Amino acid sequence: MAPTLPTAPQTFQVYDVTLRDGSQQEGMQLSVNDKLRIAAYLDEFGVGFIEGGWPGSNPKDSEFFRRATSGELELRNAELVAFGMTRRVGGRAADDPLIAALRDSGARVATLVAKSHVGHVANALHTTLEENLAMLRDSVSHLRSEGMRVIIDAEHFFDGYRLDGAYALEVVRTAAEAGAEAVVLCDTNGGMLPSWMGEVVSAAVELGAPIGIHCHNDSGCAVANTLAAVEAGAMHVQGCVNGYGERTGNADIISVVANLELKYGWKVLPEGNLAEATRTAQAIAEITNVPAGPRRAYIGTSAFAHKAGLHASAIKVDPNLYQHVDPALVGNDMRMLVSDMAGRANIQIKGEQLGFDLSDRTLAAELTDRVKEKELQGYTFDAADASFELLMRAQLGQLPDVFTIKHWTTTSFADGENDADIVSEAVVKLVAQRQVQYFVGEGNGPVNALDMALRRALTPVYPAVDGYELTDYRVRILDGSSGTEASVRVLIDTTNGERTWTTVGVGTNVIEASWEALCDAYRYGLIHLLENTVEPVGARGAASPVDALA
Ligand SMILES: CC(=O)SCCNC(=O)CCNC(=O)[C@H](O)C(C)(C)COP(=O)(O)OP(=O)(O)OC[C@H]1O[C@@H](n2cnc3c(N)ncnc32)[C@H](O)[C@@H]1OP(=O)(O)O
Ligand SMILES: CC(=O)C(=O)O
Repeated sequence: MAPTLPTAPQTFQVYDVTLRDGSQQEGMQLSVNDKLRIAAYLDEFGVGFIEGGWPGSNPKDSEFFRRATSGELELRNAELVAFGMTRRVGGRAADDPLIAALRDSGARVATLVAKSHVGHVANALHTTLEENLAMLRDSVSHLRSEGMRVIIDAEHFFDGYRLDGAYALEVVRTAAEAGAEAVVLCDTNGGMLPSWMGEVVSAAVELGAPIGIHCHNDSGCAVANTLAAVEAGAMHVQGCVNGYGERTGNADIISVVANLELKYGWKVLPEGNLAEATRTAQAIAEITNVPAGPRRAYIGTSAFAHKAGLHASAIKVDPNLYQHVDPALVGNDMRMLVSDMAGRANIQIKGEQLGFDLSDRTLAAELTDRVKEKELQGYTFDAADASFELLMRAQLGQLPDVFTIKHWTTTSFADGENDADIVSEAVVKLVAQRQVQYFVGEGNGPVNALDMALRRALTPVYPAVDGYELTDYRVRILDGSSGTEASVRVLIDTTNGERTWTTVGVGTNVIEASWEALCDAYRYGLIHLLENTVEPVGARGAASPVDALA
């Protein structure tokens, strides 16, 4: 039975708080340039409001508003919002320096955080309930009289409602009467549950005020709570890209809008923009330097990745059997993972994605068995696509002989008089394009020395190798209980500037495992270089320049 879907209100506001609450996240440090770039992405994505920060609270945020409103940020979809708080206890909004900073920020919209919890009024503001209402009324009226649109964030609204519901609602009424265009109920401590939202939000909606929602994720329910509030009548949603924010974060604004558009069937972004969700989230993660996380709903790299054999066999018939929406709707892709949980279908789909014909069931079954054997030894192919491709090519008899290692060795020794200066040397002998290459490399460790020697040996034959860069190197001990006898897995990320690939090696020591992953990294890069492809292609049996070398 299809669920009953809520009807969209006449006006609906999508309000992003990445630049303010998002930057309250531990470890998040944004420069003014970062903030300007993020704002441009948010605007392009199509949110209605971008809360830029708190002018007057620190020089960076003041500078952001100065630059954003003097031509450096051209917004096509969004309104820039300046965040602040109601005037200080006992003062006048007209004389309050932080209110003045909002007024002078150049933004046309101000959002003020106001207390709505009697305990916070008494213990954080140290004032009376009446004075808190007066602060709210005075601040909203003043900014309205200065021509600004005003939104109120009612801090700790849900906890406050539980303690003294009448007062919390009085805050909503006062804000709306003073001219706030939305009163946003904040689950500041993030402890609400979806089933608790409806009654509280409905009570505020019944006052006739336009109600918004701002949820933190401390109970793991921020997106669900946001949707529950929308179902109870909220017409304004707040959240951060990638769920950034104070402590465990805010509602993920992209999950919220994707749910509104794809599950409720509402239009809350400009037409077609939802398909930019993945690109937007990833671009912003690059700027913040705080990764989006592969398992983020809708936009994560794992959001539509399939590992289990049973899933893959059904997906071969119809991808929708194992996905809740078409990944293309949010600009994401379906990915097929190869591991010891794979069945023939995973391998066949993955092979097809890489441009190989694995329709032969026996061949696919043999390759599946080979993958499982290797995974038992410690290899992990879902994290190392490039090594999987090499394994598949070998199984298909399509692994070009770009180079053959004849001999390798590495030693480390103390250099000079200072025993602390340990230097590593490596020797690599290989045959590439029928030429014997014998080179020595030196490095700050044995793996680095091996990389140098291998690179030197390959460069005369394949000069492009010089442009390869190892960007990440991860070591994992596979059987910790065996101490130094344990086997080791190494994953290496390599880039040629255009694309990055990952290879894996396993051995009883880290040098052996690294060497295998290194050789795979160069081999994979060279095969694709010689095939002259950016994405892997080369159907079974197809003629390619590599065939000449095989
Ligand atoms: C729930 C949220 O996340 S809201 C966003 C919170 N963000 C931030 O706090 C980041 C930016 N904040 C700051 O840079 C500083 O806290 C400032 C500039 C705003 C204020 O700094 P200070 O003047 O040094 O005060 P401090 O931060 O110690 O204390 C806050 C003061 O504001 C008062 N206050 C708190 N909320 C409000 C409010 N809604 N309205 C009016 N006053 C308030 C407090 O009672 C306290 O008053 P006091 O100075 O008389 O003790
Ligand atoms: C205003 C805000 O960020 C909060 O109450 O969580």
